[in-house]
Amino acid sequence: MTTHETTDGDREATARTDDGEWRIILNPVSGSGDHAERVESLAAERGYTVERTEGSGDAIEFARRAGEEGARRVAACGGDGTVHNVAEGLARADALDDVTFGVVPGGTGNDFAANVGVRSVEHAFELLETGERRRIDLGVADDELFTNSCIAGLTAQTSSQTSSDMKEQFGTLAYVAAGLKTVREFEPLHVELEAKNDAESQSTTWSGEALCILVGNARRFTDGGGQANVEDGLFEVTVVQDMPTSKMLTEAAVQQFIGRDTENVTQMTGSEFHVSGREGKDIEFSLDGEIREHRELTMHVRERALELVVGPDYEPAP
Ligand SMILES: Nc1ncnc2c1ncn2[C@@H]1O[C@H](COP(=O)(O)OP(=O)(O)OP(=O)(O)O)[C@@H](O)[C@H]1O
Repeated sequence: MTTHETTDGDREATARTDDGEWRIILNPVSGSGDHAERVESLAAERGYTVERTEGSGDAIEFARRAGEEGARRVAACGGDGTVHNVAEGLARADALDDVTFGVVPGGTGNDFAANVGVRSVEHAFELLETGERRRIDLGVADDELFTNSCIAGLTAQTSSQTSSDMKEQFGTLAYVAAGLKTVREFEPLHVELEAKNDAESQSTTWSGEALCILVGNARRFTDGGGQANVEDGLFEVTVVQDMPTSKMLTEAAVQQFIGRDTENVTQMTGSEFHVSGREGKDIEFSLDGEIREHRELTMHVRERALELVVGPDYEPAP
C-alpha cells in the first residue's frame, strides 16, 4: 500500500500489487532478434515476469497495463524505440512516479542504454538487482514522451542507419554529412525555433533553413562534450544550418579539430523548445527513433520524472 498526495493536500491511499519483482516488456524482433530466449531464461532464473510484444503497439499497451496494475519495477527490453514505448505506456497510466524503470539492451543502436551505462543483457540483469537508481529527466513533445532525443530533418531519416559509435566518433557534422550521402534528395527545413529557459526567463530564437535539429535529453551527439545532461531540466539543442556538402565536410574536420561547434552550427539550451515550419508542411520528427509528423511541435522537460536503474559508468553529464 502506498499513499499519494492529492492536489488539495489530502493523502489518498492506493492499493498496489507490487510483488517486488521485475516485469520485463520484451520486444523479440528488435536488434538482431536473437536476445529473446536468453532474456526469458535469465528472467525465469530470477522469478521475473516477461511479456513478449507481438506487434508494434504492444509495448505501450503492456506498460500502461503494468502501470495500472501497480507494478513497481518495469523494464524495457529492446532498443531505443522499446524504451520509448514502455516509458510512454507508464506515462499514460500516470505511473511514472511509482515505478522504477530498467533497461535491457536488445536493440540495434541501444543509444539510451549506452548513455546510462548499461552494457549488455547480462549486465542489465545484474543492475536490476544491485544497480544505482537515479532520477532522470524526460522530454515531452506535445503529448508524447521521449527519453533520448527528438530529431528533425536529415538525421530523422538516417539516424537508424548510422551507428551510435559513428556519431560519437565523428561528431554531429560528420554524422549529418554521412546522412547526406545516404539520401539522394533532401529539402532543408524552413523553420522558426525558440528555446526558453524558464528558470532564467531567457529565450533564444533562430530562424532559417536547417539541415537538422537535434534536441537531446540524454543523447550523445558530439564528441566535444555535446551530450545533454539528463538531470538538469534542460534540453541541449543543436541546429545544423543548410550548407553545401563540401563545406560541411570541411566544417566537420574543423569541428573535429577544435572540438567545438562552427559557424553553421548553433547550440541552444532550454527547458522548453518550439519548432514551427514556415511552409505549412508537416515536418518529420524522430522521437527516440519513432517517426512522427507535426506541423509544429512544442517540447518541454519533465525534470527528474523517472527513477532509472543505471550502470556504474553512468554520469548525468559526461
Ligand atoms: N513484436 C513486434 N513485432 C513487430 N514490431 C514490433 C514488435 N514489438 C515492437 N515492435 C516495434 O519495434 C520498434 C522498436 O524497435 P527498437 O527501436 O526497440 O529496436 P531497434 O530499432 O532494433 O533498436 P534501436 O532503436 O536501439 O536502434 C517499435 O517501432 C515497435 O513498435
